[in-house]
Amino acid sequence: MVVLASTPAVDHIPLLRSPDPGDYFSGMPVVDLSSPGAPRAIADACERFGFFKLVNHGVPADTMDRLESEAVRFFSLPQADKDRSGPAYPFGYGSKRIGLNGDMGWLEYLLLAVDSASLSGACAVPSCALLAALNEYIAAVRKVAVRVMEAMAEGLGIAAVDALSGMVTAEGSDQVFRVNHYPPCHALQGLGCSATGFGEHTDPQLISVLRSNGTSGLQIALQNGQWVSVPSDRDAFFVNVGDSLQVLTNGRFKSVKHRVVANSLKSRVSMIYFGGPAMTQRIAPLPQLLGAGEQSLYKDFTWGEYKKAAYNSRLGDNRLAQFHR
Ligand SMILES: C=C1C[C@]23C[C@@]1(O)CC[C@H]2[C@@]12CC[C@H](O)[C@@](C)(C(=O)O1)[C@H]2[C@@H]3C(=O)O
Ligand SMILES: O=C(O)CCC(=O)C(=O)O
Ligand SMILES: [Fe+2]
Repeated sequence: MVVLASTPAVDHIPLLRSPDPGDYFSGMPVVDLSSPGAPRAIADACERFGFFKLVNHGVPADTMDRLESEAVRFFSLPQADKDRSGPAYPFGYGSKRIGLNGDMGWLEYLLLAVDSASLSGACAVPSCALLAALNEYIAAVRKVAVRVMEAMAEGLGIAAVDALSGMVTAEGSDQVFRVNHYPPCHALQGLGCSATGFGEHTDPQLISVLRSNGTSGLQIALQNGQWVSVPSDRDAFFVNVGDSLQVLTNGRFKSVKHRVVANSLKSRVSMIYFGGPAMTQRIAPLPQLLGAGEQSLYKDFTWGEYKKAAYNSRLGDNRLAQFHR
């Protein structure tokens, strides 16, 4: 309370205990996408954690670095220039407010829609260089998401390689891209607490593929509820299972709860591809995954119905609970 009263800059931003070095995720699964064992390793990680680090993914460092530096250039613009690319909803620049239901975080961001493999014309991106970097990166990261989903299907023993990936490559698939910038939160330096960058939540889609600069901050909740920090690696991707994939696998894959803690000294820049299906896609366990007599754990719904419910909820709500049978 005293901290909040004396630091107006972080007013309205929830505070978290600062991570200590012992909280690092020592058992993080690391999957080599180029290895023949990738499908099994991916399925295993998704069952245990709903999360893994992906290396040897084939996306050139240049493609990632170019978007990072264009993003840094954009976020360094005067506030009035950035605001001209807003508001964030439906798509554009936003700051501190996350969603439409009162969530706040110590960040600014660009929230963008993806059509097929590039940015939708509905997104007003202020510079040609940023637009080109976004499109090059999105095309590449989307291919990675498709390869990972193909490997997931194989790891689950599903014969049709595109049983999952086909949902994000289908006409009308609902793909979102966001670039987050968490400025250093100097006001809390040395106080033992940190500003919430992005509050705890699960992602509603099928899959999220994240890349960040070298600043840590991302934490995931293990199945026993313990929060662990994910060491940053600018050369790797971090993949998480979303709510819809949990349902398609009837709970075998876990939609991982995660959050971001702002650093008091360094900026974090992250870029995340969210692969969602078409609005009319039915989200229900794949029949190939239901054992004899096994029932769906969930009521039937479409992605459009789930997305509407998700966007009416607060970040930390258990969105899937209302769809449990
Ligand atoms: C508070 C919210 C922000 C969010 C929409 C929501 O109502 C609940 C889900 C949130 C989330 C998390 C993953 C992605 O970052 C995101 C774009 C999404 O699809 O669902 C965000 C939404 C958002 O920032 O608008
Ligand atoms: O910025 C990050 O590192 C993660 C953000 C996140 O979880 C999200 O945007 O859904
Ligand atoms: Fe997320």
